[in-house]
Amino acid sequence: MAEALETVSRNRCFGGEQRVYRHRSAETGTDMRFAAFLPPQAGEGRRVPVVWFLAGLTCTEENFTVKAGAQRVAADLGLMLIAPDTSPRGESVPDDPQGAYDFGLGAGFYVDATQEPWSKHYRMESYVARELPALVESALPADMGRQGIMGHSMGGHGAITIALRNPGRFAAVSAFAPISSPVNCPWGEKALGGYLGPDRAKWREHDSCALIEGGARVPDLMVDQGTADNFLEAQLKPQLLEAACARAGIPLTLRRQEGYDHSYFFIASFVEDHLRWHAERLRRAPHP
Ligand SMILES: N[C@@H](CCC(=O)N[C@@H](CSC=O)C(=O)NCC(=O)O)C(=O)O
Repeated sequence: MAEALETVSRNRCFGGEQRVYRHRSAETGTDMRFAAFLPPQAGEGRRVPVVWFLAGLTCTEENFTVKAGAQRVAADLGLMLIAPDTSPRGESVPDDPQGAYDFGLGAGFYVDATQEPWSKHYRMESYVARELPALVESALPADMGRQGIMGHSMGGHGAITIALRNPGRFAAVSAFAPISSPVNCPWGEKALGGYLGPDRAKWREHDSCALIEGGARVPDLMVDQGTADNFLEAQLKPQLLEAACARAGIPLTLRRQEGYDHSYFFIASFVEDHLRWHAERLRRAPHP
């Protein structure tokens, strides 16, 4: 499968390498790009733990890679970082009819669409949770027995729901300002309604709080949320996740960070804490 990957760029970085790859995706039916940071510990027969970063609305594989400043700590901790794109792209891929930023291109919401015209290409759950991991495992020195997942905003929703929907796969899960309950906010209602149709029961299969209420579990969870985030009250609602975790007995470390907004300056400020949280749990995870 490695030959399916085309290298877009390779840059030496903190003793490791920041790479960007392009490949043909069977799930989305498009070319997809993803970023991979390989720490210096990787290679020559040595596989390293992997941390996935799922980005938010309007992002590509580039935002986290160039703005979060995660590579220095990942190199220190020996973590591979994989950052996928947030939607299929290309001339054949439909977009929001009004060109809005919260649906369509850059807004795949990490679900497999069931509704026309989205269902042909918008298959981001299968892409991120199945196709891309298989490709990463075959082409890169990744230890798939030790995986963590984190994300921001729409990508925080993606990270938590994909972990909840794949029990046992991720030893560590964390998020920056996640959309805690898409069935209870305008971004989520628009996206899940568009991609999955009007049956709200289908939306709940991709809602962190509803999944937890239904019995899905992660070992524990870390969330950072800025108090000056302009999306906090209308879209993110961390209190819903807090209540769901409390009811389910899931240990949640929710840190309300005074004065921080929704930007990558916020992510860059706390990404080291998240990577250390992941590294500690991945160290304890069983080797394959
Ligand atoms: N452009 C929009 C706001 C879009 C935005 O803030 N996107 C965030 C993620 S929001 C939730 O998923 C983001 O990460 N943007 C990219 C970046 O590099 O900051 C608007 O105009 O309001």
